[in-house]
Amino acid sequence: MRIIADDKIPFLRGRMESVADVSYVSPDAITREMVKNADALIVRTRTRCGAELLQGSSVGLVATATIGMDHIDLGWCRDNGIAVRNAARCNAPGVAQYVWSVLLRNGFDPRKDTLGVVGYGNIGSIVADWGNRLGCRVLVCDPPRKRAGYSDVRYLSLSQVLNEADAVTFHTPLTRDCEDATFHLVGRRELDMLKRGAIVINAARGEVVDNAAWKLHLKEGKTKAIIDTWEWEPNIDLELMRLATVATPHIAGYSLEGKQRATRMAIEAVEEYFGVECDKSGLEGAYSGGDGISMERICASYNPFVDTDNLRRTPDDFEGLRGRYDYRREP
Ligand SMILES: O=C(O)[C@H](O)[C@H](O)COP(=O)(O)O
Repeated sequence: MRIIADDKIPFLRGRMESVADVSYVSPDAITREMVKNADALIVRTRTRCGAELLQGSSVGLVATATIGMDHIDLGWCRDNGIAVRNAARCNAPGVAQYVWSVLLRNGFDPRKDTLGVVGYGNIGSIVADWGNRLGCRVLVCDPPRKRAGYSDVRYLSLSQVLNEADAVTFHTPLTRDCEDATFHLVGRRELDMLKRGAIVINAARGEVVDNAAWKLHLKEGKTKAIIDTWEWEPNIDLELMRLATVATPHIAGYSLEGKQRATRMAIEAVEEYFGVECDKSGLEGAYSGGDGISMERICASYNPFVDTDNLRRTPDDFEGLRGRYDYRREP
């Protein structure tokens, strides 16, 4: 078996070599020629997987060591018999740590203020759960779940959440051309619905918030922006970066445990698809928890201003900052 793996996926080397010939390759060097005779690809968000890369190849499995799958043309893969697996939930606690850490360090008081969570999937539900544990009033918006009849929480409309919340955090996947498409879900009209002084967090995908509209809105000084995911990464809008209160290089989910879970899930996808067994020893298992979460523990575990300073100092090194990131521990 031949596997091509992104060389920036940590904790992966040496674990599949007993069953496969594995090549670790920089994402920009993963080409059509290279994958032609491969059986599986293990990628991150930096490899676009669709016809351009995979047409005519022998790849049967694409495993992405990420939650997001917008870099994968799911329809094309399905139509061409290529199985796709992601690492659902892997870094959800890391993102919750990021969100709550930036909120608490920016004057948000969970005992008095209201948090809006848009997208109640793997990540949004954990962010909301930590909010409940901290005594916060949490408003949730997730139109697909509402339509599907879920009654686990009260689902509100986006405008209700934008109007009422003191902070709004987005945890939707990036989707286009479909019902509930999230591309530019938030533009000028939606930003104008926010309360004065509200905090807006985008740690989902850059394109969920229209960055040009966000920049114009921020210039009026009425709200605060916390931006981890950007349109046009890695070539981010430098003016928007300066206007943001917290600006980080798409590292919200970069916890040590989250990266280990992602690697474990990618290996499990290979094991299941090819009926083999690999070495998963020492890799973090599924997240089960929130017990003992407190404001003190969250604040002590992560300071987003360090990452903000680093990005402001070297914005052109967006990918380098991610590649060399010192993974933090979850609280
Ligand atoms: O989709 C995800 O899992 C996250 O956006 C993740 O943090 C991206 O990770 P990367 O592609 O840099 O490994």
